[in-house]
Formats: sequence, structure tokens, C-alpha cells
Amino acid sequence: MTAGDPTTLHHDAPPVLTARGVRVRLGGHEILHGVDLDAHPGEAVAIMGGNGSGKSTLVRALVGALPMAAGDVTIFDAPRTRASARRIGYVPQRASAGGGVSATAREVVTAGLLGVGSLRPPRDAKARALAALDDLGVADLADRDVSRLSGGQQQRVLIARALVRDPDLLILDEPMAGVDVPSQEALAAALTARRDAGKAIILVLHELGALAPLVHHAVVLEQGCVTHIGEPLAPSASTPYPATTMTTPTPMCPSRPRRPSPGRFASDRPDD
Ligand SMILES: Nc1ncnc2c1ncn2[C@@H]1O[C@H](COP(=O)(O)OP(=O)(O)OP(=O)(O)O)[C@@H](O)[C@H]1O
Repeated sequence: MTAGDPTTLHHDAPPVLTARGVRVRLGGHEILHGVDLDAHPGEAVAIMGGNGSGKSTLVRALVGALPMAAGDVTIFDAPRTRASARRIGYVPQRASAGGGVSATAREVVTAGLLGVGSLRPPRDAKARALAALDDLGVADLADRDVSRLSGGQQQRVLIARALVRDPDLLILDEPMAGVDVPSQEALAAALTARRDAGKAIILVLHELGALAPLVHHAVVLEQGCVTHIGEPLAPSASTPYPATTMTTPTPMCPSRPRRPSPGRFASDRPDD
């Protein structure tokens, strides 16, 4: 497996994002037990792990969509603020592009430019939105109502909305879900161009697939603990994710707490 080209890394520059000791509680249970993560300019980091291991919870905590019970997240060496949060482009898992309102794909992508320095979209918003859609191979859908697009098409429109503002950090939760192979290749090319331009990218992935050449290193979660940081390793049927390959200092969950099954939860609201 080829890891991302290390020559694109800018480790001498301050990290775009640093997370230390991130703990999150949901529904009365601790879901993340103290997770560390760094993303540097020009670096692509994959967060991997089995279903329910805490990947989406982690990225939601990183972007401030979930409160942390403990830990620190800094963006460009400073605590996250509204202004610094604007430097992040985030696409959650299984989001729907329309948000219940009627809008064309181009309007959805243009909305990604709002709030960047001005309440109005910039003059070249239309051209930038079309270019972002083109990057994802969906320029032909620009004037279509997003609510009538397929799941994979909506996913690509949402990624275009995140890309259009050229964020310093892109966080994509399962970007390949429901996306066909030719479109995965278009997405991989678009992300590689961003990475090579010095942007940091954090991806939640079940498998590397077309993104394998992009990714520098993987952080593997198991039951809310980091069990591997380093070269992405291919999961096998017997060991779905490597659990004993920690290549950085200390395991973050030495005595890994086993949560009782949370069962069904009534709401998506954290218990803060
Ligand atoms: N609102 C909630 N209340 C209680 N528990 C929750 C809530 N949201 C998620 N969880 C639990 O947190 C754990 C981690 O969920 P999370 O969605 O982060 O996993 P994941 O690694 O992204 O999984 P997948 O690969 O299936 O998307 C799971 O056990 C899940 O049941």
C-alpha cells in the first residue's frame, strides 16, 4: 500500500489542528476515552476503525458539533473560535444536500462562500461554485434541484460546497459512501490537488480504496481508543483493524474500558 507522498508535508509549519485527550460522553456513556490527533499542512490523515468505534463522534467533536467532556482542540495553535472554525470545511456522514429547502446544486455550493469575509457571496461566486462542482465531476448537475439528486450525487455537491471556500482543513466523514468508482477517482484527484497545495485533510474511512495514495497515515479507533497511529494497514477478515501496532508514544487507553451496550438512544443530543 502506498502512503501519501511525504514530500508534500509541512511538518515545520504549525499543525493546522491538534487534539489532545478528547473525551466525549453521549447517552450516559463515555464514547471517546482520550483521543489525540494532529493534522499538519499538506497532510492527509485517515481515521479508521469498525462500526461504532467513535470515528464520527471524534470528527464532530473536532469541529465543535459535539461538546467534549475533556480535552483540547486547537486550530493553528489557538483555541477553536468561530473565525478559525471558518477555516474548516466539514462534510458530515450521510448528510442531505437540500436541508429540506428547494435549491439548485450551484446555490448549495455558493452557500459555502457565505460568511467568508462578507455576508454576501463574492462576485465570482457563480464561477467558483461551477469550478468546485466541475472538480467533483458534477458540473452538469449545477441547475438541478438537489433534493432530486441521488445520494451519491448529493454527497459530491456537499463536498464541492466544502471545497469552494478553499479551507485550510477539510474534514470529510465517509466521503466515498455511495459514490461510484469514476466519481471516487475524481474526488481523489480533487483532494490530492488540495493536499499538494498545503491543505490538511482528515478523512473518516472504512477502507482506503481510491484514496490510498492520498493518505499519509491512519489513526485507528477501537471502542473510543486509539489503537494504531502510523502507516495505513490493510484490514483482514480475522483482524478487521490492527489493534497492536501503536507506533507513537503511549497507548491512550491502557486499560480499555468496555462500555455496556448503549442500546437504542432516543435522541441525538449529547448529555452535556
Ligand atoms: N447520540 C448518541 N447517544 C448515545 N450513544 C451514541 C450517540 N451517538 C453515537 N453513539 C454511540 O457512540 C458510539 C460511536 O458512534 P460513532 O457514530 O462515532 O461510530 P463510528 O465509528 O462513526 O461508526 P460507523 O462506522 O458505523 O459510522 C456507538 O457505540 C454509538 O452507538
